[in-house]
Amino acid sequence: MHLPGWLPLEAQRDLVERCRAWARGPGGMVRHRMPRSGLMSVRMTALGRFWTPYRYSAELPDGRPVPPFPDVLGELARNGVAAAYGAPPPADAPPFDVALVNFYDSEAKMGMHQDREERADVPVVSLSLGDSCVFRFGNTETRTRPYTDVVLGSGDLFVFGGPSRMAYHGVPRTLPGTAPAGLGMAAGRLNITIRASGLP
Ligand SMILES: O=C(O)CCC(=O)C(=O)O
Ligand SMILES: [Fe+2]
Repeated sequence: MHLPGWLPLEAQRDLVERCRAWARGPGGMVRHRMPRSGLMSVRMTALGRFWTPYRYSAELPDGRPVPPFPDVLGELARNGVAAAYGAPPPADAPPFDVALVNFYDSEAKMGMHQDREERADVPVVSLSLGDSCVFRFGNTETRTRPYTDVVLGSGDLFVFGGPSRMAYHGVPRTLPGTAPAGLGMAAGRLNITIRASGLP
């Protein structure tokens, strides 16, 4: 489900500020090394649990604890699922407890992948800020066609759950210079994905 402009500009601005604070945290903004494809072009920081290809851990690589998952993101995610699917996840579903904050400069992209490190069948909630991007949403079987390219702009909500939860997806490119005026982001794209890890 794609809800363009779901977040008002004021809320977008607030999230950009929060992302800056999270990026300055102990985990930093990291370019992960992928087993086959080398260094990722996207920089990311994690909240709740640290993500490296391809697992979650409770500690940062240096042994320090991962910054906590902020309540504000859990609330946004439940509201996002409600907006997309008509109701928030059931009360007994595993809670949202992990967020990955991705930063794309004008060259960055993300290859086709599944979000499959979670142990819970809860939708993934994605929020975009800053420059728009081409988001490629595919099928659950292969990283190739059929897929649909959608432009995700600042403030857009994208939720994938149910039969789409394991769909391959990626970001072939960003569209530099498309961020709204007054957002407080000079360049680049931020994406926050909020997930329920289902881990103890
Ligand atoms: O940047 C996006 O829109 C997608 C990010 C993503 O797929 C991920 O973090 O797993
Ligand atoms: Fe993903």
